[in-house]
Amino acid sequence: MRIVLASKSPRRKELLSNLGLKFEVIESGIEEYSNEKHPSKYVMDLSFHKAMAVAKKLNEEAVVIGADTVVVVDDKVLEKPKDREEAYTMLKSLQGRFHTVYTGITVVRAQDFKYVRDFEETKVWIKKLEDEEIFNYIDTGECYDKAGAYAIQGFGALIVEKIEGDYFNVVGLPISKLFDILKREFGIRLL
Ligand SMILES: Cc1cn([C@H]2C[C@H](O)[C@@H](COP(=O)(O)OP(=O)(O)OP(=O)(O)O)O2)c(=O)[nH]c1=O
Repeated sequence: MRIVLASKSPRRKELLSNLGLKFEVIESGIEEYSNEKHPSKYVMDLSFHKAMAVAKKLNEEAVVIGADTVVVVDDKVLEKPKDREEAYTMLKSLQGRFHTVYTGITVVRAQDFKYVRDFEETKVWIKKLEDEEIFNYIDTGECYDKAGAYAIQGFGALIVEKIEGDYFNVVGLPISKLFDILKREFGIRLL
């Protein structure tokens, strides 16, 4: 079965590649917008739109995977920071406490549009940071295309003290959940 990742995120691509999986990447190109308010529904909805937009372009046997990640602190949803100032505000609000990372995932079968959507949440504790450390972290440049303005897989490893839940979910793709969905709902076995 052809497997398609509906994502421009190099991290999602790398996570799937690490599994030795044969797949291709087709970007959805959709505008990321949802009416859903609760973070778990919001990320599932966006992952659904990404996967479905790509599935509609295909008319052969294929399963399409879409995902969306946000960071939530005090009921505030943080996406990618626009600029240095916004990155600072986000990191300042995240330091010295837990926040939650939500990733929504949708798998769609292109032939009949059967789909399954789900989400995973991981709690992340970022240590207390001096303002100078926050600015120096921003200067690494890695925060701009990341929800919540940090990358746990990069220099962000220096500021994350502990996590509860799936690490890969924080990087943008809950691999273990994907394994279960492909096996249970689509008869595709990664092991
Ligand atoms: C919190 C965190 C997020 N991220 C990334 C994962 C996602 O790529 C990004 C959130 O943006 P998304 O909108 O979920 O994804 P994307 O725009 O990069 O790709 P696409 O919509 O085409 O699939 O933040 C990390 O890489 N590391 C982290 O520690």
